[in-house]
Amino acid sequence: MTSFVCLKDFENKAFEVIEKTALDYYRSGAGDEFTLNLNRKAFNRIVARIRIRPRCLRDVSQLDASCHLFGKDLRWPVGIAPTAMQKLAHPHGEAANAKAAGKMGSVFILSTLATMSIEEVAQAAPDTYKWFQLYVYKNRSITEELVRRAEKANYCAIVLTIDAPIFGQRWADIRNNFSLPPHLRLGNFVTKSTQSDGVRAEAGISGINKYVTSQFDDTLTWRDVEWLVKLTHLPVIVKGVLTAEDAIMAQEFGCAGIIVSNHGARQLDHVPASIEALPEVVKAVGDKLAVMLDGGVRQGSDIFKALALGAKMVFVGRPALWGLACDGETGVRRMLAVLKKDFEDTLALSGCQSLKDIKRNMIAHELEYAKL
Ligand SMILES: Cc1cc2nc3c(=O)[nH]c(=O)nc-3n(C[C@H](O)[C@H](O)[C@H](O)COP(=O)(O)O)c2cc1C
Ligand SMILES: CCCCCCC(=O)C(=O)O
Repeated sequence: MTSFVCLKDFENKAFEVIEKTALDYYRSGAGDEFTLNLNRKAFNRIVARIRIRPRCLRDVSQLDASCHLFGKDLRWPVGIAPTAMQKLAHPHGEAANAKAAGKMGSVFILSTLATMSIEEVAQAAPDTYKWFQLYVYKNRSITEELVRRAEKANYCAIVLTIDAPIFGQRWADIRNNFSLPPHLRLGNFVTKSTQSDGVRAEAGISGINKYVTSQFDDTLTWRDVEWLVKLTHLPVIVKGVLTAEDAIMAQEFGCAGIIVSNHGARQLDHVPASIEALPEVVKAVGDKLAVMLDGGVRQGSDIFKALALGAKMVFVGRPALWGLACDGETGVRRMLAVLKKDFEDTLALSGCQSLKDIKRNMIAHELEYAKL
């Protein structure tokens, strides 16, 4: 792993070591995976059409990649997105991922559907800056209890996922009859009626789809966001916004932040790549609340371009699973270190000493060069 130089190296190794059904669950997107491909291509085909305009002779000997968000200083603007069931990648699961994030100065977002509990992860990684991702259960007392447990265990924000009223059609999971293996449990519910036994497959419906359909509340509206904002003293961040209209709703209903995301292309296929949707969201609310992004971020120039387009921070989902599969906590740490070095090199070589130097005029569309 010490020879790995880019995130693709971690992905390639992970593809060799993760068992097929779990790999398909992690890897796949919804439908014919149009948006899954677009998430990456958008950085290469669309955003890569945006060139970085480097500045020279700007003394980059003392680089500072730190950022300030929700009252907290972070070493760099990259966090780990919530992904369910991390013990499928490595027996140390979410604890290893959270510890690695802490050591690399990244935020760690714990999924409601983790294979370890809110408290276990907090105990394993007490010094990591942690947020909790929330799915809303039909049974609101379960939802409220999750929020209270996250508050009590020192998670610093609630990330409400709003792009998942129902489960996206992931063909690979249906074909594989994807289920949580019997030795694993949904960590937050081991003693509750919401037993992880619900994550067992039936013919034609993956186990997780069956679980979600029976437990998650598909009646959610912005009124429920209002309910959550009132329920908790923590900042509420909505994850899954792809339009200016929803960004404005998030601001009006009291959210502290937005993650522009298409859920790693796992929900509605044929939506835009998150990087394509970012400019309209920033234009609508970028001066009023923290706009962040996930989806397809794989290298330093991706982070740089997202920040130049107005994101305050970005998150990686699958790369952390690949790092975890390669070598647990060490693998995730190494993956983050490779990404951080790549981002710092991008800063230095573009003449930026700190994030405040990444202004909109540091990028230009290729057409501007074509005019010359
Ligand atoms: C295997 C897997 C599980 C996920 N589980 C969750 C989840 O539990 N909650 C959630 O809000 N998003 C979940 N996501 C979406 C991620 O938080 C994130 O939006 C996405 O992975 C970012 O794209 P990337 O994987 O290209 O970095 C999941 C994504 C993957 C790949
Ligand atoms: C309604 C969607 C729930 C999906 C649960 C886990 C997840 O977010 C993912 O697999 O993606």
